[in-house]
Amino acid sequence: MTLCRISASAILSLNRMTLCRLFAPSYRVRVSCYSVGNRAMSCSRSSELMSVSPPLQPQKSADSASSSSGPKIGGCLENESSDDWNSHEKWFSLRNPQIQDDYRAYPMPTPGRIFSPKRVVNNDLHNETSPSFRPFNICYPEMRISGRGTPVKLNASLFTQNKQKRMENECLKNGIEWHKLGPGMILLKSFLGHDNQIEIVRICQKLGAGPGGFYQPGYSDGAKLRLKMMCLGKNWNPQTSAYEDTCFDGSKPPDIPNKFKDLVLRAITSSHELLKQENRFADVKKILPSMTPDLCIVNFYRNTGCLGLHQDKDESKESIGRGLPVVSFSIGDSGDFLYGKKRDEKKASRIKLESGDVLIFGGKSRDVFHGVPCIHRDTMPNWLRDESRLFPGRLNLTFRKY
Ligand SMILES: O=C(O)CCC(=O)C(=O)O
Ligand SMILES: [Fe+2]
Repeated sequence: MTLCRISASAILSLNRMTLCRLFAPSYRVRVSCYSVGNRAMSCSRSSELMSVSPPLQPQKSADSASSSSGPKIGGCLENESSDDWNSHEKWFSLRNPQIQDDYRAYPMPTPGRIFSPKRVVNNDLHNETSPSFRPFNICYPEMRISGRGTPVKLNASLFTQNKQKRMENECLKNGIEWHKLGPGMILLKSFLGHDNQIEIVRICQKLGAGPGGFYQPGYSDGAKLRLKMMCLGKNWNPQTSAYEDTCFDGSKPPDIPNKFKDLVLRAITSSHELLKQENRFADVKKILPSMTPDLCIVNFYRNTGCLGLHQDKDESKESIGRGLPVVSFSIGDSGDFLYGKKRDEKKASRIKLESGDVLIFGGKSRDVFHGVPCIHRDTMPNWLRDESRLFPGRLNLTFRKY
C-alpha cells in the first residue's frame, strides 16, 4: 500500500540505494519499480532529423506521461531496471562487508541528474548537502570485486598481466592502422594509447561529477536520450538544438583541457600525413581542413545506450561551410557506428569503434548522417577496466569548432 501511494516521479527522484534502504532488508534486492515508458526509441541530436523506431522490447509503462503515445521525436526513455544493472551488480557483488561499506559511501551510477526543462539557476545541485545532488560518476571506486566475488585490488601482478595488452596497444599506435571511410572521413584505429585513454577517463570522471557534469539530456517533450552527456567549452541544449554559454544546471561549461586539444591536433596532423602518403600531390587540408576545437560533447553510453542517425549541424554556418571536422574519441566498450548519405539505417555503412579509436569527419563528409545503434558488452580492454575503473559502457568525446 505504501508503495502504491508513492508517485512515479517521487520514486524517480530517489536514488537506487535510497530505494534499496527503504524497501529492502538486503542491498542485493533489485529495485525496478521506477522504470518508465517504452524503451529503445531511436534518438537524435537534431530535432529535424528524428525518427521513432519500434521499441526493442515492449514494456508496461509505469508513468502515463511517458506511455505509448510517447515522444513523437526521437529519444530513448531509460529503463533503470534494464539488465545493465546485472553486469553492474556482478562487478559489485555485495557479499564482502568491506565492499558494502565502500558501496554505500560511494555515489551510485544512478540515473544521475535528470534534465528538467525548468532551468536551475543557482548552484544548489552542486551543494552536496542538497538532496537533489546526485553526481554521475563514470568509474567504480578504488576497491571493487570481480564477477566471482573475489576482492580485487590493482596490484603488481595485475599490472604485469596488463602490460602485454598495453604493449600491443602501443605497437598499433606506432604503425597507425587507418581506414578512409569517405572524402574527409578517416578512422584511426587504436590512435589513443594506454596512457591517453586512462587520462581521458580520469579527466572526464572528475569533470563529469562536478558542475555542468554528466546528466541525462532530454527533449522538450520529455523524451530522454539513452546516454549521459556533458559539454565542454559550450553547452549543447537538446531542447533548442543550440549552443549556449550556460549548462543545464546554470553553471559555466568546463573548458576543454589542453591535453584533449593536443590530441585532436595530433589526430588531424596524422590524418594529413596519411593522406599525403596516399597521394603526395593531394591538397590534404582541402580534403580535411584543420580545426582547433572550442566545444566538446562527451557522451557516456551504458550497455543499452544508443544514439539515432543524425547530422551534426548545430555548429556555426561558417564552421560547417568550411567543412571543419568533427573529431571523435572512443574509449571503453566497443560500439557500432552507422554512417551514410541519408538518414536510412538500412542503407548506412556500419563499422565498429573500439577503445582508442579516433574517427574524423570533415570536408565533404562533414554532413554525414551517423549514429550509434548499439554498444558491445564486455569488450573494454581488461587493462582499461582494471586501471581506470570505467563502468561498463562507452565513453565518446566529439570535438568541434563552433
Ligand atoms: O558516440 C559516437 O560515436 C557519436 C556521438 C555523436 O554523434 C554526437 O555526439 O553527436
Ligand atoms: Fe553526432
